[in-house]
Amino acid sequence: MAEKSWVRMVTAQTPTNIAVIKYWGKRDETLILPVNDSISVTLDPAHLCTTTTVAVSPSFDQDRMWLNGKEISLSGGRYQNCLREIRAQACDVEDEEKGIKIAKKDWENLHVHVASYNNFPTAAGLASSAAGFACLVFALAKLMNAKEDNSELSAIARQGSGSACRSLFGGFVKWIMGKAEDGSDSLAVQLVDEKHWDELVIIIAVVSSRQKETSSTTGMRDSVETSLLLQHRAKVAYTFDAGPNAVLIAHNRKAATQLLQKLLFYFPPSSDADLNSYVIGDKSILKDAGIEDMKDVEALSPPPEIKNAQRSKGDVSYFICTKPGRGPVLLSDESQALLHPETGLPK
Ligand SMILES: Nc1ncnc2c1ncn2[C@@H]1O[C@H](COP(=O)(O)OP(=O)(O)OP(=O)(O)O)[C@@H](O)[C@H]1O
Ligand SMILES: C[C@@](O)(CCOP(=O)(O)OP(=O)(O)O)CC(=O)O
Repeated sequence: MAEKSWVRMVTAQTPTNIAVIKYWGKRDETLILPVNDSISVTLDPAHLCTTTTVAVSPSFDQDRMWLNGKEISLSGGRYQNCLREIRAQACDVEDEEKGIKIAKKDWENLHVHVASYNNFPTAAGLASSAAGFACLVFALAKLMNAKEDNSELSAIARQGSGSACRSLFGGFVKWIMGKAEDGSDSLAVQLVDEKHWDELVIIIAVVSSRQKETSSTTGMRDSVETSLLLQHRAKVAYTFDAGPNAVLIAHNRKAATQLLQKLLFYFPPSSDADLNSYVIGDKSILKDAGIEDMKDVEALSPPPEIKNAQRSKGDVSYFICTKPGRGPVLLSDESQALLHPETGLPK
Protein backbone atom coordinates (compact mmCIF):
# COMPACT_ATOMS: atom_id res chain seq x y z
CA MET A 1 0.00 0.00 0.00
CA ALA A 2 1.28 3.48 -0.80
CA GLU A 3 1.63 6.25 1.82
CA LYS A 4 -1.20 7.62 4.03
CA SER A 5 -2.54 10.59 2.11
CA TRP A 6 -4.98 9.17 -0.43
CA VAL A 7 -8.76 8.66 -0.29
CA ARG A 8 -10.50 6.36 -2.78
CA MET A 9 -14.25 6.94 -3.20
CA VAL A 10 -17.20 5.46 -5.04
CA THR A 11 -20.75 6.86 -5.22
CA ALA A 12 -23.77 4.79 -6.21
CA GLN A 13 -27.49 5.27 -6.51
CA THR A 14 -29.99 2.51 -5.85
CA PRO A 15 -33.78 2.30 -6.17
CA THR A 16 -36.44 1.17 -3.70
CA ASN A 17 -38.85 -1.61 -4.55
CA ILE A 18 -42.43 -2.49 -3.72
CA ALA A 19 -43.35 -6.13 -3.34
CA VAL A 20 -46.49 -7.40 -5.05
CA ILE A 21 -46.02 -10.83 -3.55
CA LYS A 22 -44.64 -9.98 -0.17
CA TYR A 23 -41.84 -11.37 1.93
CA TRP A 24 -43.28 -11.73 5.41
CA GLY A 25 -41.62 -14.08 7.89
CA LYS A 26 -38.12 -15.50 8.30
CA ARG A 27 -36.95 -19.06 8.76
CA ASP A 28 -33.55 -17.78 9.91
CA GLU A 29 -33.35 -14.40 11.69
CA THR A 30 -29.57 -13.92 11.47
CA LEU A 31 -29.00 -14.91 7.85
CA ILE A 32 -32.37 -13.33 6.92
CA LEU A 33 -33.84 -16.31 5.09
CA PRO A 34 -37.53 -15.98 4.18
CA VAL A 35 -40.38 -18.47 4.44
CA ASN A 36 -41.57 -17.72 0.88
CA ASP A 37 -40.42 -16.45 -2.51
CA SER A 38 -41.39 -12.83 -3.20
CA ILE A 39 -41.77 -10.63 -6.29
CA SER A 40 -41.37 -6.87 -6.48
CA VAL A 41 -41.38 -3.93 -8.86
CA THR A 42 -38.37 -1.65 -8.69
CA LEU A 43 -39.50 1.97 -8.43
CA ASP A 44 -38.08 4.73 -10.59
CA PRO A 45 -35.01 6.15 -8.79
CA ALA A 46 -35.84 9.56 -10.26
CA HIS A 47 -38.58 9.68 -7.62
CA LEU A 48 -37.35 7.47 -4.75
CA CYS A 49 -33.73 6.47 -4.28
CA THR A 50 -30.72 6.18 -2.00
CA THR A 51 -27.38 7.77 -2.86
CA THR A 52 -24.37 6.38 -1.01
CA THR A 53 -20.71 7.35 -1.12
CA VAL A 54 -18.17 4.91 0.31
CA ALA A 55 -14.54 5.85 0.87
CA VAL A 56 -11.40 4.06 1.97
CA SER A 57 -8.16 5.58 3.19
CA PRO A 58 -5.23 4.35 5.26
CA SER A 59 -5.80 7.43 7.42
CA PHE A 60 -9.24 6.21 8.64
CA ASP A 61 -9.00 4.60 12.07
CA GLN A 62 -12.48 3.02 12.23
CA ASP A 63 -15.51 2.23 10.05
CA ARG A 64 -17.96 5.16 10.24
CA MET A 65 -21.32 5.97 8.68
CA TRP A 66 -23.51 9.07 8.29
CA LEU A 67 -27.17 8.55 7.36
CA ASN A 68 -29.08 11.61 6.15
CA GLY A 69 -26.34 13.81 7.61
CA LYS A 70 -26.24 12.25 11.11
CA GLU A 71 -23.57 9.84 12.30
CA ILE A 72 -25.00 6.38 13.10
CA SER A 73 -23.39 3.32 14.63
CA LEU A 74 -22.20 0.50 12.39
CA SER A 75 -21.94 -1.91 15.33
CA GLY A 76 -25.32 -3.58 14.65
CA GLY A 77 -25.25 -7.18 13.41
CA ARG A 78 -26.79 -6.35 10.03
CA TYR A 79 -24.17 -3.73 9.11
CA GLN A 80 -21.39 -5.94 10.47
CA ASN A 81 -22.58 -8.94 8.44
CA CYS A 82 -22.66 -6.92 5.22
CA LEU A 83 -19.24 -5.36 5.87
CA ARG A 84 -17.68 -8.74 6.71
CA GLU A 85 -19.19 -10.51 3.69
CA ILE A 86 -18.22 -7.82 1.19
CA ARG A 87 -14.66 -7.53 2.62
CA ALA A 88 -14.30 -11.27 2.07
CA GLN A 89 -14.94 -10.66 -1.67
CA ALA A 90 -12.56 -7.68 -2.02
CA CYS A 91 -9.86 -7.89 -4.71
CA ASP A 92 -6.71 -5.99 -5.68
CA VAL A 93 -7.30 -2.35 -6.64
CA GLU A 94 -4.89 -0.20 -8.60
CA ASP A 95 -5.45 3.45 -9.46
CA GLU A 96 -2.33 4.59 -11.28
CA GLU A 97 -3.51 8.18 -11.60
CA LYS A 98 -3.83 8.61 -7.84
CA GLY A 99 -0.91 6.31 -7.02
CA ILE A 100 -3.16 3.90 -5.08
CA LYS A 101 -2.37 0.22 -4.85
CA ILE A 102 -4.43 -1.95 -2.50
CA ALA A 103 -3.74 -5.67 -2.36
CA LYS A 104 -6.56 -8.12 -1.58
CA LYS A 105 -5.11 -8.87 1.86
CA ASP A 106 -4.91 -5.13 2.77
CA TRP A 107 -8.71 -4.80 2.88
CA GLU A 108 -8.88 -6.62 6.24
CA ASN A 109 -6.99 -3.73 7.87
CA LEU A 110 -8.48 -0.80 5.97
CA HIS A 111 -11.47 1.13 7.33
CA VAL A 112 -14.32 2.65 5.34
CA HIS A 113 -16.43 5.79 5.65
CA VAL A 114 -20.02 5.72 4.37
CA ALA A 115 -22.36 8.65 3.76
CA SER A 116 -25.87 7.89 2.60
CA TYR A 117 -28.91 9.96 1.79
CA ASN A 118 -32.49 8.82 1.13
CA ASN A 119 -34.51 11.29 -0.95
CA PHE A 120 -37.70 10.04 0.81
CA PRO A 121 -38.68 9.37 4.46
CA THR A 122 -36.50 6.83 6.31
CA ALA A 123 -38.03 3.93 8.33
CA ALA A 124 -41.56 5.01 7.41
CA GLY A 125 -42.67 1.99 5.40
CA LEU A 126 -41.29 3.19 2.06
CA ALA A 127 -38.49 0.59 1.89
CA SER A 128 -35.56 2.76 2.97
CA SER A 129 -33.78 -0.32 4.30
CA ALA A 130 -34.16 -1.96 0.88
CA ALA A 131 -32.61 0.89 -1.11
CA GLY A 132 -30.15 1.63 1.72
CA PHE A 133 -28.57 -1.82 2.15
CA ALA A 134 -28.61 -2.50 -1.61
CA CYS A 135 -26.72 0.76 -2.18
CA LEU A 136 -24.26 0.09 0.64
CA VAL A 137 -23.36 -3.36 -0.69
CA PHE A 138 -23.30 -2.29 -4.35
CA ALA A 139 -21.07 0.73 -3.62
CA LEU A 140 -18.69 -1.24 -1.39
CA ALA A 141 -18.43 -3.98 -4.03
CA LYS A 142 -17.31 -1.41 -6.60
CA LEU A 143 -14.93 0.28 -4.14
CA MET A 144 -13.33 -3.07 -3.31
CA ASN A 145 -13.34 -4.35 -6.90
CA ALA A 146 -15.41 -7.39 -5.90
CA LYS A 147 -16.13 -9.58 -8.92
CA GLU A 148 -19.58 -10.83 -7.83
CA ASP A 149 -22.56 -10.24 -10.14
CA ASN A 150 -25.68 -8.47 -8.87
CA SER A 151 -27.42 -11.74 -7.88
CA GLU A 152 -24.41 -12.72 -5.78
CA LEU A 153 -24.32 -9.22 -4.26
CA SER A 154 -28.05 -9.54 -3.52
CA ALA A 155 -27.29 -12.44 -1.16
CA ILE A 156 -25.06 -10.06 0.83
CA ALA A 157 -27.56 -7.15 0.78
CA ARG A 158 -30.20 -9.64 2.00
CA GLN A 159 -28.24 -9.92 5.25
CA GLY A 160 -28.75 -6.20 5.83
CA SER A 161 -32.50 -6.26 5.15
CA GLY A 162 -34.39 -8.99 3.33
CA SER A 163 -36.16 -6.73 0.84
CA ALA A 164 -32.79 -5.10 -0.06
CA CYS A 165 -31.80 -8.09 -2.19
CA ARG A 166 -34.50 -7.15 -4.72
CA SER A 167 -33.16 -3.59 -5.13
CA LEU A 168 -30.05 -4.90 -6.92
CA PHE A 169 -32.11 -5.08 -10.12
CA GLY A 170 -34.47 -2.85 -12.09
CA GLY A 171 -37.85 -3.90 -13.45
CA PHE A 172 -39.58 -6.95 -11.97
CA VAL A 173 -37.55 -8.98 -9.54
CA LYS A 174 -37.95 -12.29 -7.76
CA TRP A 175 -36.27 -13.18 -4.47
CA ILE A 176 -35.86 -16.94 -4.57
CA MET A 177 -36.17 -18.15 -0.98
CA GLY A 178 -33.64 -20.96 -1.46
CA LYS A 179 -33.18 -24.14 0.53
CA ALA A 180 -29.55 -24.17 1.66
CA GLU A 181 -28.97 -23.75 5.38
CA ASP A 182 -26.13 -21.28 4.82
CA GLY A 183 -28.40 -19.06 2.68
CA SER A 184 -26.16 -19.27 -0.39
CA ASP A 185 -29.12 -19.93 -2.74
CA SER A 186 -31.43 -17.26 -1.25
CA LEU A 187 -30.96 -14.46 -3.78
CA ALA A 188 -32.64 -12.14 -6.24
CA VAL A 189 -32.97 -12.53 -10.01
CA GLN A 190 -34.45 -10.15 -12.58
CA LEU A 191 -37.64 -11.48 -14.19
CA VAL A 192 -37.97 -8.72 -16.82
CA ASP A 193 -36.48 -5.26 -17.05
CA GLU A 194 -38.27 -1.94 -16.49
CA LYS A 195 -39.16 -1.53 -20.17
CA HIS A 196 -41.26 -4.71 -20.18
CA TRP A 197 -44.34 -2.98 -18.79
CA ASP A 198 -43.65 0.70 -19.22
CA GLU A 199 -47.34 1.71 -19.10
CA LEU A 200 -47.54 0.64 -15.46
CA VAL A 201 -48.11 3.53 -13.03
CA ILE A 202 -47.63 3.28 -9.30
CA ILE A 203 -49.30 5.82 -7.04
CA ILE A 204 -48.25 5.87 -3.40
CA ALA A 205 -50.67 7.59 -1.05
CA VAL A 206 -48.42 8.72 1.77
CA VAL A 207 -50.72 8.88 4.77
CA SER A 208 -47.90 9.17 7.25
CA SER A 209 -44.17 9.65 6.76
CA ARG A 210 -43.47 9.38 10.49
CA GLN A 211 -41.24 6.58 11.73
CA LYS A 212 -43.26 3.36 12.08
CA GLU A 213 -44.07 2.09 15.58
CA THR A 214 -43.55 -1.53 14.54
CA SER A 215 -40.64 -2.38 12.26
CA SER A 216 -41.11 -5.00 9.54
CA THR A 217 -38.58 -7.17 11.38
CA THR A 218 -40.71 -7.23 14.55
CA GLY A 219 -44.04 -7.43 12.73
CA MET A 220 -43.09 -10.47 10.70
CA ARG A 221 -41.51 -12.14 13.76
CA ASP A 222 -44.88 -11.81 15.53
CA SER A 223 -46.64 -13.28 12.47
CA VAL A 224 -44.29 -16.28 12.35
CA GLU A 225 -44.84 -16.90 16.08
CA THR A 226 -48.61 -16.47 16.15
CA SER A 227 -50.19 -17.00 12.72
CA LEU A 228 -51.29 -20.47 11.63
CA LEU A 229 -52.31 -19.04 8.26
CA LEU A 230 -48.95 -17.47 7.39
CA GLN A 231 -47.84 -20.39 5.21
CA HIS A 232 -50.91 -19.88 2.96
CA ARG A 233 -50.62 -16.07 2.79
CA ALA A 234 -48.38 -15.77 -0.35
CA LYS A 235 -51.32 -16.79 -2.61
CA VAL A 236 -52.71 -13.41 -2.03
CA ALA A 237 -51.44 -10.17 -3.64
CA TYR A 238 -52.16 -6.85 -1.93
CA THR A 239 -50.89 -3.35 -2.01
CA PHE A 240 -50.10 -2.22 1.52
CA ASP A 241 -46.54 -2.46 2.80
CA ALA A 242 -45.69 -2.57 6.49
CA GLY A 243 -47.15 0.82 7.37
CA PRO A 244 -50.22 2.92 6.61
CA ASN A 245 -49.16 4.07 3.13
CA ALA A 246 -51.25 2.61 0.30
CA VAL A 247 -49.54 1.60 -2.94
CA LEU A 248 -51.90 1.55 -5.92
CA ILE A 249 -50.81 -0.04 -9.17
CA ALA A 250 -52.59 0.97 -12.37
CA HIS A 251 -52.07 -1.23 -15.45
CA ASN A 252 -51.76 1.71 -17.86
CA ARG A 253 -51.70 5.52 -17.95
CA LYS A 254 -55.40 5.84 -18.75
CA ALA A 255 -56.35 3.84 -15.67
CA ALA A 256 -53.81 5.83 -13.64
CA THR A 257 -55.30 9.13 -14.82
CA GLN A 258 -58.82 8.09 -13.79
CA LEU A 259 -57.48 6.75 -10.50
CA LEU A 260 -55.69 10.01 -9.71
CA GLN A 261 -58.87 11.99 -10.46
CA LYS A 262 -60.81 9.83 -8.00
CA LEU A 263 -58.06 9.99 -5.39
CA LEU A 264 -57.93 13.77 -5.60
CA PHE A 265 -61.70 13.95 -5.41
CA TYR A 266 -61.80 11.86 -2.20
CA PHE A 267 -58.55 13.14 -0.70
CA PRO A 268 -58.07 16.78 -1.70
CA PRO A 269 -55.12 18.61 -0.14
CA SER A 270 -55.71 20.68 2.99
CA SER A 271 -56.44 24.34 2.32
CA ASP A 272 -52.86 25.53 2.98
CA ALA A 273 -51.18 22.88 0.76
CA ASP A 274 -50.14 23.54 -2.81
CA LEU A 275 -50.73 21.08 -5.61
CA ASN A 276 -47.08 21.05 -6.64
CA SER A 277 -46.00 19.49 -3.37
CA TYR A 278 -49.19 17.41 -2.94
CA VAL A 279 -48.59 15.29 -6.07
CA ILE A 280 -44.89 14.62 -6.55
CA GLY A 281 -42.86 12.36 -8.84
CA ASP A 282 -44.20 11.96 -12.37
CA LYS A 283 -46.46 15.02 -12.58
CA SER A 284 -47.38 14.33 -16.22
CA ILE A 285 -50.27 12.16 -14.98
CA LEU A 286 -51.76 15.23 -13.31
CA LYS A 287 -51.59 16.99 -16.64
CA ASP A 288 -53.23 14.04 -18.42
CA ALA A 289 -55.98 14.22 -15.78
CA GLY A 290 -56.58 17.86 -16.75
CA ILE A 291 -55.58 19.12 -13.31
CA GLU A 292 -53.37 22.19 -13.30
CA ASP A 293 -54.27 23.98 -10.10
CA MET A 294 -56.40 23.79 -6.97
CA LYS A 295 -59.43 25.09 -8.85
CA ASP A 296 -59.33 21.96 -11.03
CA VAL A 297 -59.20 19.78 -7.90
CA GLU A 298 -62.20 21.55 -6.42
CA ALA A 299 -64.09 21.14 -9.71
CA LEU A 300 -63.62 17.35 -9.88
CA SER A 301 -66.96 15.58 -10.10
CA PRO A 302 -67.83 12.74 -7.72
CA PRO A 303 -67.16 9.24 -9.07
CA PRO A 304 -70.57 7.96 -10.31
CA GLU A 305 -70.34 4.60 -8.55
CA ILE A 306 -70.81 6.09 -5.08
CA LYS A 307 -73.79 8.16 -3.95
CA ASN A 308 -73.24 10.99 -1.43
CA ALA A 309 -69.45 10.65 -1.69
CA GLN A 310 -67.63 12.32 1.22
CA ARG A 311 -64.39 14.22 0.64
CA SER A 312 -61.65 13.70 3.25
CA LYS A 313 -59.56 16.85 3.05
CA GLY A 314 -56.02 16.56 4.45
CA ASP A 315 -56.17 12.82 5.30
CA VAL A 316 -53.39 12.01 2.83
CA SER A 317 -50.10 13.90 3.33
CA TYR A 318 -49.10 13.63 -0.33
CA PHE A 319 -49.13 11.32 -3.37
CA ILE A 320 -46.06 10.00 -5.21
CA CYS A 321 -46.65 9.05 -8.87
CA THR A 322 -43.95 6.71 -10.09
CA LYS A 323 -43.26 3.81 -12.45
CA PRO A 324 -40.99 0.78 -12.81
CA GLY A 325 -37.35 1.87 -12.71
CA ARG A 326 -33.80 0.76 -13.33
CA GLY A 327 -31.37 -0.97 -10.99
CA PRO A 328 -28.24 0.38 -9.24
CA VAL A 329 -25.82 2.68 -11.06
CA LEU A 330 -22.48 4.25 -10.28
CA LEU A 331 -22.35 8.06 -10.24
CA SER A 332 -19.02 9.06 -11.75
CA ASP A 333 -19.48 12.82 -11.29
CA GLU A 334 -17.50 13.67 -8.13
CA SER A 335 -19.77 16.60 -7.36
CA GLN A 336 -22.49 14.07 -6.47
CA ALA A 337 -20.30 12.37 -3.84
CA LEU A 338 -21.44 12.81 -0.23
CA LEU A 339 -17.91 12.57 1.21
CA HIS A 340 -15.08 15.07 0.74
CA PRO A 341 -12.48 13.71 -1.74
CA GLU A 342 -9.55 14.76 0.45
CA THR A 343 -10.73 14.17 4.02
CA GLY A 344 -13.29 11.39 3.46
CA LEU A 345 -15.64 13.22 5.86
CA PRO A 346 -19.20 14.37 5.03
CA LYS A 347 -19.26 17.43 2.79
N1 LIG B 1 -29.57 4.79 3.16
C1 LIG B 1 -29.42 3.84 4.09
N2 LIG B 1 -28.24 3.19 4.21
C2 LIG B 1 -28.09 2.19 5.11
N3 LIG B 1 -29.06 1.79 5.96
C3 LIG B 1 -30.26 2.41 5.88
C4 LIG B 1 -30.51 3.46 4.95
N4 LIG B 1 -31.78 3.88 5.09
C5 LIG B 1 -32.32 3.15 6.07
N5 LIG B 1 -31.41 2.25 6.56
C6 LIG B 1 -31.59 1.29 7.64
O1 LIG B 1 -32.92 0.76 7.57
C7 LIG B 1 -33.63 1.04 8.78
C8 LIG B 1 -35.10 1.27 8.46
O2 LIG B 1 -35.66 0.05 8.09
P1 LIG B 1 -37.20 -0.31 8.34
O3 LIG B 1 -37.45 -1.68 7.78
O4 LIG B 1 -37.53 -0.04 9.78
O5 LIG B 1 -37.99 0.80 7.50
P2 LIG B 1 -38.26 0.92 5.95
O6 LIG B 1 -37.29 0.02 5.22
O7 LIG B 1 -38.21 2.36 5.57
O8 LIG B 1 -39.74 0.38 5.80
P3 LIG B 1 -40.31 -1.02 5.14
O9 LIG B 1 -39.24 -2.04 5.19
O10 LIG B 1 -41.50 -1.39 5.97
O11 LIG B 1 -40.73 -0.65 3.75
C9 LIG B 1 -32.92 2.28 9.35
O12 LIG B 1 -33.10 2.35 10.73
C10 LIG B 1 -31.47 2.01 8.98
O13 LIG B 1 -30.88 1.08 9.88
C1 LIG C 1 -43.79 -5.58 4.00
C2 LIG C 1 -42.43 -5.81 3.35
O1 LIG C 1 -41.96 -4.60 2.81
C3 LIG C 1 -41.48 -6.32 4.42
C4 LIG C 1 -40.06 -5.95 4.21
O2 LIG C 1 -39.37 -6.19 5.36
P1 LIG C 1 -37.83 -5.79 5.54
O3 LIG C 1 -37.06 -6.26 4.37
O4 LIG C 1 -37.72 -4.35 5.89
O5 LIG C 1 -37.50 -6.66 6.82
P2 LIG C 1 -36.09 -7.18 7.38
O6 LIG C 1 -35.61 -8.28 6.49
O7 LIG C 1 -36.37 -7.64 8.78
O8 LIG C 1 -35.17 -5.97 7.32
C5 LIG C 1 -42.65 -6.85 2.27
C6 LIG C 1 -41.60 -6.98 1.18
O9 LIG C 1 -40.85 -6.04 0.90
O10 LIG C 1 -41.57 -8.06 0.54
